[in-house]
Amino acid sequence: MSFRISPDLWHKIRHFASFPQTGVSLQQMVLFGQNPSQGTLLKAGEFLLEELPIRLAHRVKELDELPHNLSEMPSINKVKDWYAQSFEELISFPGPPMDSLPQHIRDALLVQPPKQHKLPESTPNPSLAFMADDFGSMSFTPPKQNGNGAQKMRIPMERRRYYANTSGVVWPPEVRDYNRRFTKTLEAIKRRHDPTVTTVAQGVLEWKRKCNARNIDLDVQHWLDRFYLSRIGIRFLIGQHIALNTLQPHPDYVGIICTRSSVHEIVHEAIENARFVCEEHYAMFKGPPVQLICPKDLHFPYVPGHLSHIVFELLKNSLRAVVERYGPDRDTYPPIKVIVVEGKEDITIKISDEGGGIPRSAIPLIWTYMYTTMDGQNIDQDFQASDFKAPMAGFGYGLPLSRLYARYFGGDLRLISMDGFGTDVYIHLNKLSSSREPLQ
Ligand SMILES: Nc1ncnc2c1ncn2[C@@H]1O[C@H](COP(=O)(O)OP(=O)(O)OP(=O)(O)O)[C@@H](O)[C@H]1O
Repeated sequence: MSFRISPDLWHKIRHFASFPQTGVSLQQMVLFGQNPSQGTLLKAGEFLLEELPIRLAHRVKELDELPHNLSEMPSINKVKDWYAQSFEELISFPGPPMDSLPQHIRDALLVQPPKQHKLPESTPNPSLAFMADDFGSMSFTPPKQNGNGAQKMRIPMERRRYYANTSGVVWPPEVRDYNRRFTKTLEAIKRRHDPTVTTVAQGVLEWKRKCNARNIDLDVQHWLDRFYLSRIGIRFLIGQHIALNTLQPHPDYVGIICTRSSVHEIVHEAIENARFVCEEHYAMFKGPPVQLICPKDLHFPYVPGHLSHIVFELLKNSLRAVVERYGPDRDTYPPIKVIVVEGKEDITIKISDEGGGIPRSAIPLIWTYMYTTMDGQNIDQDFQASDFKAPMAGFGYGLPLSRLYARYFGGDLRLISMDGFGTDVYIHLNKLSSSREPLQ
């Protein structure tokens, strides 16, 4: 049965959407999730129970207020209902069973954190500067204000008290049980939202067909950027909590964050995967070669899944450009070069191909969703894949989504093309990991 947003639920959604979201940094998440106990997991859950409904409420409201009648598209409505349903499940999830816990457990949960356990301050995400420029012209999202016209204040992450005294505390089964139930709820929510990217893309296609539009307007483009960026953040928080609760401890991992992500390993694997997809797609025996120049001992804290997603998408683009320029029947191709360098602030990955580049007139389009030069762009009406399977190309989402992943933790993605020769793409990853999510 499909979910309906009742007037009462709308009222709650508007209330939660009037609060600003609280951005976290990678560094804070590492410290927050280190050596978890059932007590600290419970406190981490408390943060999510407060933060996630606010983030979801912002999105429901925005999906409802989209310009150009986009919010009337069936697929957009479907996504809005998913967000509202998850919002409702979270706000009706009961708080921890404090009354039934023994006094010493309540004390351990309510204790103030000692100085050394304070979270370090996060810094503004450098991407916000670009995005503020981009979003400056948007008119359909009113600033979040309360009745007096002032933005409601929330406590920044570093001043929150999500801490539990774990030394010598034996956590009772009620706490473990509570954590387990909350994790299950989060798993169900995460699964519900798996097809969001494709369903929103479907909604935009429905709208393009209805209006006979060739390209999407700038305001829709900016909304998609914000929406997908917010999705990355929500899934990061949920994925992190599930991992902390369900995975065996590993010395290099805090949840889904690898504190010693090996750039060489991640990029090498992405190269193998992209070449495999390319060879399958073009039915080739051997795809273009990819040279990797990267120090083997380069490690930094990151979410490996994010980095492999970015590199894989960019390599697919380069491989496709090279194969299409020279044809799939060649014995040799000019190699694609991947060079990784560590600087003071950034780790930069440059991917250079000789695939002929991109005409300058097309450069502004490549960052727009749904721009692709692949034929047969179509998302099936009944598309039910859990997320993007790995096609060679075709949705026009590779570049804009990869840039969002890079920006999420304070990095960036740039592309420079030499029309007639090839393309260089630079992935900048922020090594300092103190910048907070660029939430809008
Ligand atoms: N390295 C490159 N060389 C030449 N053209 C490129 C390169 N990278 C991207 N492009 C062009 O930009 C377009 C958009 O790329 P993008 O990665 O966003 O989408 P896509 O590859 O078409 O589809 P998908 O969503 O499956 O990634 C491509 O269709 C291609 O025309």
